[in-house]
Amino acid sequence: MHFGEEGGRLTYGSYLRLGELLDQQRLESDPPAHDELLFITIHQVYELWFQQVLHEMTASRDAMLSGEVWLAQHLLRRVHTIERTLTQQVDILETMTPQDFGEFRHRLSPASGFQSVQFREIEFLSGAKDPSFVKRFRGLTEAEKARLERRLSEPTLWDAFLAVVEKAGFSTASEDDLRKALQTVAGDRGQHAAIWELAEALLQHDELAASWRARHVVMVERMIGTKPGTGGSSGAGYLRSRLDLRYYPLLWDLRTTL
Ligand code: HEM
Ligand SMILES: N[C@@H](CC(=O)c1ccccc1NC=O)C(=O)O
Repeated sequence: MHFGEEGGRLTYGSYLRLGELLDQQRLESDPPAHDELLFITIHQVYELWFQQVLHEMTASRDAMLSGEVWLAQHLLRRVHTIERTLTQQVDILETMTPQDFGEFRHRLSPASGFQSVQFREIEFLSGAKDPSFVKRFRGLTEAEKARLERRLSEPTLWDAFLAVVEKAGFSTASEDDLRKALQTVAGDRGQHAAIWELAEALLQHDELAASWRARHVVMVERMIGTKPGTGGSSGAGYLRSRLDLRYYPLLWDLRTTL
């Protein structure tokens, strides 16, 4: 008997369901275009990481709502490391040339990353709730619609952060009160270390999300120039309009006064 093969017990392949997983990369191109496997693989890897990011963000939000501030920022730091990888791995896709992308791009319409439900869930849970996306989505399944509606209805990371600030004795009743609270926290990190660290972890998440958007649009310009997108947008022009999105404007404004 060899190591790890005692009959019927868990194996690496059965535990990770590799039989199913590695059979889910189905090409649209026929004859098969060499680079389409890379295109599918990177998107499926993104969606697995998006699932992980949602798992950590949801737990971080819940930790804040239950006053577990250390755990909340600990989980956000894990999100930061995943987000850095998400930006870094665009390099892998850029080993594909526009000519080779063009071998199968025409088979993709109207599919687009614009339809990434988990990407929108991350935006909503971060604090950028935008019900218009749910209406604008074509081809949403009922389950996907339910996921987005749930994210629109549940507390965001920002809502949970405000609960932490309030629990520490600050008023968050108005934007002005909140700005004052953030000034006090920033002005005395000794006294308010935990809240400062949490605010910094939220800002870092915001910055890394902005970094991904910037990396994505430059890659898009390299791949399709100014062509319109398969999702029906103007393409890079639309993506550039999303670069200014910020989840936590008050945390960015605070920098102006420090
Ligand atoms: C050849 C590579 C890629 C090209 C040319 C490309 C192009 C585009 C374009 C033109 C859009 C705007 C919507 C549309 O009209 O389609 C878009 C949106 C988007 N793409 Fe990509 N993309 C590429 C790779 C990726 C990858 C690998 C991901 C990873 C998940 C991704 C995620 C997204 C997301 C989330 C959006 C929506 C962004 C927003 O609405 O703010 N894209 N992409
Ligand atoms: N929107 C891209 C096509 C594309 O990249 C794509 C197509 C299907 C599924 C995901 C995609 N990724 C991002 O949009 C384009 O216009 O070339």
